[in-house]
This record gives sequence, C-alpha cells and structure tokens, in this order.
Amino acid sequence: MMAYRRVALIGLGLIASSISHAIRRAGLPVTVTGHARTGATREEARRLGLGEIHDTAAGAVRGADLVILCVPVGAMAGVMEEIAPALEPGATVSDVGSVKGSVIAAIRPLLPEGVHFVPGHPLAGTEHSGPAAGFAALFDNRWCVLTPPADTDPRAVAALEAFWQALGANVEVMDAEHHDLVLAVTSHVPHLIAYTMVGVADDLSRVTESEVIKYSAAGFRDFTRIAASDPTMWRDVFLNNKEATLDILGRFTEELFALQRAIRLGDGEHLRAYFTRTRAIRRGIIDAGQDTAAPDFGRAAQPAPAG
Ligand SMILES: NC(=O)c1ccc[n+]([C@@H]2O[C@H](COP(=O)([O-])OP(=O)(O)OC[C@H]3O[C@@H](n4cnc5c(N)ncnc54)[C@H](O)[C@@H]3O)[C@@H](O)[C@H]2O)c1
Ligand SMILES: O=C(O)C(=O)C[C@]1(C(=O)O)C=C[C@@H](O)C=C1
Repeated sequence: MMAYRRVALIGLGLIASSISHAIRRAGLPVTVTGHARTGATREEARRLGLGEIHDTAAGAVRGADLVILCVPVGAMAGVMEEIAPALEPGATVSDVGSVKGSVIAAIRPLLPEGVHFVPGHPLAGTEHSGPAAGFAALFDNRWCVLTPPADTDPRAVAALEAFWQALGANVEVMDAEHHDLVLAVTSHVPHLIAYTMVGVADDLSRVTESEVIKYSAAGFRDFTRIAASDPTMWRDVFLNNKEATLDILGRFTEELFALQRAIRLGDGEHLRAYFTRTRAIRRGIIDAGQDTAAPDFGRAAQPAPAG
C-alpha cells in the first residue's frame, strides 16, 4: 500500500512533470500538488494537468506527506528555507538532484524536527527541460538511487523506495559520497566532455563554414544531444560536485595524454589494446541488460525552461 496520500512537487520541470505523469499512469491514490516560480510555468503545469498547482511553495507542501524538491541543485537550500515552516510533522522531504553530498549538507540544517529526509536521484533524463518535456515512461527500468544519511528512519526509506518502484524505477540505496563519485564517472564528466567537444566543433565551424554541422556523424550528433542539456542544471552540477569531478577529470586527462602520445609515436598496439578493453565494457553493459536509453530522444526541441 502506498504510504503517501498527498505528494508535493516543487519546481515543475522535466523531472517533476514526469513524476506527475508516472503517478497518474500507475493509478496511485495520491493527490499531486505543485509549485513553480513563475506564473507562466504554473499556467503551463495547470494546462498539462500536472496536479493542484499553488502560487506559493508553502501552499503546495501544506498537508503533503511527501515533498520532492525538483529544482536545480544550487536552488535546493532556498526552496527548503521557504517550505520549512509549512512542512507537516512526520512528512518526508526528498529531492531528485544530480548531486547528493552538497544537497544533503544544504538541506539537513534546515529540516524541522520530526520531518524525515531521504535524498534521491533518478538516473533518467533527457536534454529537454520544462513541464512540457515530461513523460510517464521516463523512469521505466531506470535506477533511482536513494542516499539516506545513516540516522534516517528505515520506514521512511522503505516508503520512498516503494513509491519509486511504483513509478517504474529500480531502487538502489548508497552512500552520498559514493553516489557523487560514481555519477562523476558515468554522467558528469561525460557531459563536460560533450560540452567541450561541441564547443571545439563550433569554434572550428567558423573556419569551415558550418561543415561541421552539415556533415556531423552519428558520434558527434550524440555529443550535440548531450551538450543541449540545461545550462543552469549543469552549472550547478559541476559547482556542487567539484571534488569528484576534478578527480575523474584528472584521470581522464592522463589517459587522453597517453592516447595522444600513442598517436604521435604511431603506437598502434597501445591504441588497439585500449579500444579492445573499452569495447568489452560496452558489451558488458549490453549483456547486463542495462542499455536502457530513455525513450523518444527524437522528440522536437523544447523551449528553454520557463519557470
Ligand atoms: N534533466 C535530467 O536529465 C535530470 C535527471 C535526473 C535528475 N535531474 C535533477 O533534477 C532537478 C530538476 O531538473 P529538470 O531536468 O527537471 O530541470 P528543469 O529545468 O526542467 O526544471 C527545473 C525547475 O526548477 C525551477 N527553478 C529553477 N531555479 C529555481 C529557484 N531558484 N527556485 C525555484 N525554482 C527554480 C525552474 O523554473 C524549473 O521549473 C535538478 O536538480 C537536476 O539535477 C535532472
Ligand atoms: O540522457 C540524458 O539526457 C542524460 O544525460 C540523463 C542523465 C545521465 O547522465 O544519464 C543526466 C543527468 C541526471 O542526473 C541523470 C541522467
């Protein structure tokens, strides 16, 4: 049985909208409430039928037994300050931020007595933003990582786990620091590399008169999709996962220099051995059934986030 009867979503973008759609698809007996900063986003959310939309964050969380913060990582603390006085004793606050350590450090001191805090991160998304970008199947067969601090009530963790499973996700519980290191490898640094590669191509296209875009091959197109992701969200990811990102980036640069040297020296053995190793990793992902790209990446480009 679902532990929640009233779920509040704060920040009505891609993730909040997808949660609302997935709740409806699952037929959960819960009332969804929501709040967005701007009137235009609130209007859009109403039009999309995302739930009972309130003009204030405090209004949206009043009476809610689950509150999910769905704003950029750098905006979490400000939102928490705003809602703290309106939270119900016994309610659970969670979030969907892409970084966990800094969000926990920012939110914990602001938590009222008797309110649970179970941080979360669904490992699912697209390059699109805003409420119209959301869709019910986003979390299907994707991981949702929960990073509860050690003293969290296990019943609050179990309830949130059941909630995400009802939305189609597989749940894993891990330490926040470990989460931030793993995500630096699997998501954050890859995004930075994509941003850089597309920037380099853009610089070059001024010389080649847009041929880079015209003749872009599949690999580069994948980079451009990733590099179209929301600038505010990704600025906040890097500013808030500084240590792990810099650690992985340092290792990346060392490997890149080794490959650069192999190319300069004509060391084909090094290149072949390296690419053979990485091919095996890709095959391992497929064999493990984890090549679950989010569906419908081809959808039309969304407008910039409105709220
Ligand atoms: N997009 C992804 O692929 C993805 C995947 C998993 C988790 N996340 C995380 O989910 C969260 C939301 O991402 P999204 O993709 O839904 O973003 P989005 O841009 O689609 O939506 C974010 C919403 O937060 C609002 N917002 C921004 N700054 C705010 C502030 N200072 N106060 C109040 N509201 C503010 C925006 O107006 C917008 O409505 C982020 O923390 C992100 O790291 C994103
Ligand atoms: O496919 C994409 O658009 C994404 O980048 C989604 C992605 C990821 O790296 O997998 C991006 C950031 C989130 O924190 C979680 C998921």
